[in-house]
Amino acid sequence: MRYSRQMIMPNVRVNGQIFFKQSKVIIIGAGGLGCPAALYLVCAGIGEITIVDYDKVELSNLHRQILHSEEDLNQAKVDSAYNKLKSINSDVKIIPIHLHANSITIQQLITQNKYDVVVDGSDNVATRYLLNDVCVMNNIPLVSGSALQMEGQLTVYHYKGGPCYRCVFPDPPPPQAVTNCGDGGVLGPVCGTIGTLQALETIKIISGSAGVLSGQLLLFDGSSTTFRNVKLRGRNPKCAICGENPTVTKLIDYEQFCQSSAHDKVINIDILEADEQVEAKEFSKIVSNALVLDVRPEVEYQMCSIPGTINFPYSDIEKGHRMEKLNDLLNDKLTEVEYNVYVLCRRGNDSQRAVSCLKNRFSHIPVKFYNIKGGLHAYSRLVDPQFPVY
Ligand SMILES: Nc1ncnc2c1ncn2[C@@H]1O[C@H](COP(=O)(O)OP(=O)(O)OP(=O)(O)O)[C@@H](O)[C@H]1O
Ligand SMILES: [Zn+2]
Repeated sequence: MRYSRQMIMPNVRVNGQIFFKQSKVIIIGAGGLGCPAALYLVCAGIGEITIVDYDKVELSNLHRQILHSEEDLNQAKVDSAYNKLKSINSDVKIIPIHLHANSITIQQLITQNKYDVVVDGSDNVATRYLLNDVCVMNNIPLVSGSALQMEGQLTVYHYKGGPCYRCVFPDPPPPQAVTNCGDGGVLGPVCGTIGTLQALETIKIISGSAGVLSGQLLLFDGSSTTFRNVKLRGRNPKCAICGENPTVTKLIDYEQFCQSSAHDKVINIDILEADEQVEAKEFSKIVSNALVLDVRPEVEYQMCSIPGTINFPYSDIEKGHRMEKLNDLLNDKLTEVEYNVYVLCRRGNDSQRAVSCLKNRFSHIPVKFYNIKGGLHAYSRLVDPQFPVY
């Protein structure tokens, strides 16, 4: 009864459904892509689904990570996903694993279990290379997806002689060229579209259907609702992992290889002297009378800001744009004695960079720039819990 509407299809039939039940799929990431992918695979009656994620549910996840709800905040994503999925289909064996997939942990998982498909629902380049390499080494197809802002991409790597991720992208992109959802934003239905299509490709692979998206890249543009398929280069005989003479013969340190971390958490920088920094608590005592530059992008300033602060985005400061305006602003406020300017951002990284730029640029006037340590996140944590963080 449960599967009747898909079983009567010529693409599935009774045999196909039995294949589903006998299959094992592993999904890395229970986020924007992993949630819809897992949901449809569980509904379809895949026998065993392992979900791996190291993170906890945050409020800023809920607009797109559709397995998690308000009551799951701060819970491990895999536990939240498990509970929802189990309530939808208790016949599927769902294995939640609260773990960061790295060269050691993924190798153990993959060698101990015979997965038919790996679904990449992660959000960072290091994990993409890791999953690619482990899939090639263990001969498992990799269903790969990504989504950012209004756009998404989808393809299947290492499937029936098709190219792997390294065939197409032999070298990782420069770390500064990669934008994550936390900085670039993403629309929920765009993730939903790609995650759902990842489930579809997985089902097609398992049922042995023709038309698996191998050797092609699907480009989805949500702003015009258009899909485009581009042909990818075929398998590269010189590929470092799936080529004729592979140079990568065991899993490596992918964070080092990509020069970026295998998660999208922001790493705090520390580039200023101690006397150029002000703690959030101290700042709260002077904020009402101080000149405060909030260097976040305009849209973020519009979402929430401390009254009386002035928005002057770091992107302008970095490029030296609108400096006359800043000069006027500083001159207006300047008195005979040295004047203090407090620089604020979301987490305290861009504000440090801004202080660094500004003190060089305005070294000719009696002004001293201070960084607010930990930015608005620290302000919300230590001073005003009502101040929204995102
Ligand atoms: N190596 C990894 N091992 C396990 N889980 C991973 C790994 N890399 C990424 N993930 C998980 O993949 C998911 C990706 O989800 P998504 O792209 O929606 O972003 P997010 O990290 O939840 O949110 P945001 O970017 O808004 O902070 C996250 O839940 C993340 O924890
Ligand atoms: Zn390859």
